[in-house]
Amino acid sequence: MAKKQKKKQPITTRVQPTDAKFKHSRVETARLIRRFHVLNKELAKCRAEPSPANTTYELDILKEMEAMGGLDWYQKASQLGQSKTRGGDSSKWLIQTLKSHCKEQLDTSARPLKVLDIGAVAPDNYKPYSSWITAKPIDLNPQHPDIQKQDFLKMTPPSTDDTSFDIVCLSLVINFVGDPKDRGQMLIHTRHFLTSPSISNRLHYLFLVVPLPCIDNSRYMTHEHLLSMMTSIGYTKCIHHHFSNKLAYYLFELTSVPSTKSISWKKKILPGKEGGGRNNFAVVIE
Ligand SMILES: C[S@@+](CC[C@H](N)C(=O)[O-])C[C@H]1O[C@@H](n2cnc3c(N)ncnc32)[C@H](O)[C@@H]1O
Repeated sequence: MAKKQKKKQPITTRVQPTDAKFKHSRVETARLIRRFHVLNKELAKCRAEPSPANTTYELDILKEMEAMGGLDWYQKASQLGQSKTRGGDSSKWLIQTLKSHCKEQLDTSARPLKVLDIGAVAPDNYKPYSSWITAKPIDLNPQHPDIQKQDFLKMTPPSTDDTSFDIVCLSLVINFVGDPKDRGQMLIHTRHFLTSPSISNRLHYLFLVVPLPCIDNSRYMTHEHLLSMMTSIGYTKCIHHHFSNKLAYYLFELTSVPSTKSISWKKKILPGKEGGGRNNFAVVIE
């Protein structure tokens, strides 16, 4: 059941009508993006536990999202966040890491590398590297005709090695997904889009980016916890990771594809993370 405290004041009363239009101010955009994330999580909670109260709450949430401009607004705001003047998109870190940490593997792998860019708000993140990378951008709500409309959670995995990918990118996507179980499913599902780890002339990488507070200020997640969870589903090797001021970047390698039937990662407060002032970012596998 969603928190009662949030129901005391209807969410819609906290929105100013002027917020409906897209704003280019960095502070305002960041504030609205954070608010959109909160609403998205609340929406997932309501949908996970249907009840008359949650149905009413869900309508309030949807109204507020609509007043902000909906997913379409959110996408445009994310695109703005990716613009070069604001630091660019996370693909740059991936490219640098491939060049610095995977030179040997790159030398022996089939070209071009196939990249599945999940939750792509721009179609051309990998265009500068088109001589050695081909990317397939997908998104729930594409902002460009070259981005395929697709819910990754419902996406059918490739049936042949030729159509499988070398790298799956989840950059700032799992934190957007409201339900911790869906986040876990998303990570597990990525494995089916890579070739078998035994194929030596292909890469088997997952590029994961989340906001830094998801790792360093959550009750339910730490760097070590993430590594253990990833290891349990077959991503046993963290090739490289990096924490910038705002983001946590990870490049994982899939080394086996264990069955997840008996794997269980519940939402439970981690030792030393009991205090207040932390966020509730969690990934659940069960
Ligand atoms: C913050 S944007 C990420 C933008 C970009 N990847 C980046 O690194 O800046 C999150 C995107 O994930 C997309 N998304 C969330 N769940 C998804 C799903 N199940 N399948 C495909 N895209 C999804 C949303 O539509 C949204 O455009």
